Amino acid sequence: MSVVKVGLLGLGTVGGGVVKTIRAQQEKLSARLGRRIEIVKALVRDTRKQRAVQVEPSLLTTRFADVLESDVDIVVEVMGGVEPTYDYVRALIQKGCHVVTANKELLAKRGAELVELANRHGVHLAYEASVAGGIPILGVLRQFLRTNDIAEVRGILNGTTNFILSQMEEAQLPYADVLKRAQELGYAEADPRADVEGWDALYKLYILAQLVFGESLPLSAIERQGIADLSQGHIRLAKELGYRIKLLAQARREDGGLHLSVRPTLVPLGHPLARIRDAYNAVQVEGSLVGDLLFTGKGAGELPTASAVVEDLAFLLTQPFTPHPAWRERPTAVPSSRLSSGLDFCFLEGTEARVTPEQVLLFLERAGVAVRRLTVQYDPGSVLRVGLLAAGLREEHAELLGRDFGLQARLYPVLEAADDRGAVEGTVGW
Ligand SMILES: NC(=O)C1=CN([C@@H]2O[C@H](COP(=O)(O)OP(=O)(O)OC[C@H]3O[C@@H](n4cnc5c(N)ncnc54)[C@H](OP(=O)(O)O)[C@@H]3O)[C@@H](O)[C@H]2O)C=CC1
Ligand SMILES: N[C@@H](CC=O)C(=O)O
Repeated sequence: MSVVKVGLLGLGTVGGGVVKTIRAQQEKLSARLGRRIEIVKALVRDTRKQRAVQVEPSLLTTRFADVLESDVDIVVEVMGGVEPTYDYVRALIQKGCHVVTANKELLAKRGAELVELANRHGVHLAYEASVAGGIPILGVLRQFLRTNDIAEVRGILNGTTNFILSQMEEAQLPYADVLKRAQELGYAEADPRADVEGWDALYKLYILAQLVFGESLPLSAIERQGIADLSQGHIRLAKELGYRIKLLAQARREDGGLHLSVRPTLVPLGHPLARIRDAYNAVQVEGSLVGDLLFTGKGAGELPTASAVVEDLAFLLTQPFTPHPAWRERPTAVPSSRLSSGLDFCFLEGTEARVTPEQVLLFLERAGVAVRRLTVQYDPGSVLRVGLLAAGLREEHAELLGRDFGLQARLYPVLEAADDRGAVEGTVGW
């Protein structure tokens, strides 16, 4: 049986998973491809490092030239980052090598050039693992939703932050402890700020927009807010009002323009996205013909991600090359009123608050803000926390509330109104 020579750039969490998967599924893969997959080189930073997967020491190298010169048919790029990765991938494509990558940052920052280069050299550039880990969403969008018009795609695209938010709520664990656990489990990026500050979800949303709309916004035009400021207080108060906070990525085509955002968003407890727990991801698409679709599965971790990488690898070995549609960018966003319910959640917190609920309500009423619901947590002598849902809230209101009443204020969008009783309630104990 002939052999497909595969090179790896990176042998960390995902690279290790790819090696394990190819070994475990070799028979099945060979039967499907009529060829054996053989890993011939793996680029790493440190060849002496203890690894989760054992490989022949002679396979490991710290020199990219060893991979380039080893006559590989396909390279799996799972080292991450943009530099020097972009230069390596470029050189491989120019040599006629197919590339499978899980690197969303690379794609979001240099994808347009790589797609164009791969087209020019007639090689596959496959990246199923770059969005939503093990969920085969890109293949579905590319192959099975081409006739539908899609105006909006939204989802939970980062496993680390979803794991953090779930564990903070369910196990009442502090943010820092859960983040550490996400790193131990291999969910987090090498620099976890990419996860918690919303960058990782933003890169994935950019890629999704390219597939769904045939264009995206420049990264700098995508609204982004991370989860690092969220506390158990936020989570508890949102829940009392009937919501769960999720880091939600949303892309909408509206009036010929695009709007993309990644923000912690209040999702009604009964909404399917509110039920996506731990490192699971979800992508929701509304097709003009098929209606509402929800895809869910593990969005991070060794084997779910390796599954997407190896499926890509096997797929491209059985498919003739077809050019990839060019990636385009539209320079500016159109403001969208339809991405949220028009309600916002305002979270107020302070140790020395100089205010009563009536004063807050009066202030907001005078400012033309319609408060729909309000909840308060206050043990005398400790921190005062207020959560309110209102229509017409703006950042400036939050700032004034903070300044005038000694409360720190933050605003978050609300996806849809939850079982809203329209009443101001829960002012007990203040
Ligand atoms: N972890 C996950 O759940 C998912 C990750 N991804 C993406 O997959 C990619 C890999 O992630 P992951 O496996 O978690 O990352 P790891 O940090 O676990 O692994 C990175 C690997 O790349 C090697 N490497 C990094 N930089 C260099 C360099 N400059 N030269 C040579 N080797 C280098 C490292 O070598 P050494 O081992 O010697 O340090 C390591 O083996 C990233 O793009 C990530 O965003 C995508 C989906 C899910
Ligand atoms: N750090 C990422 C890994 C997968 O893309 C995440 O947590 O989702």
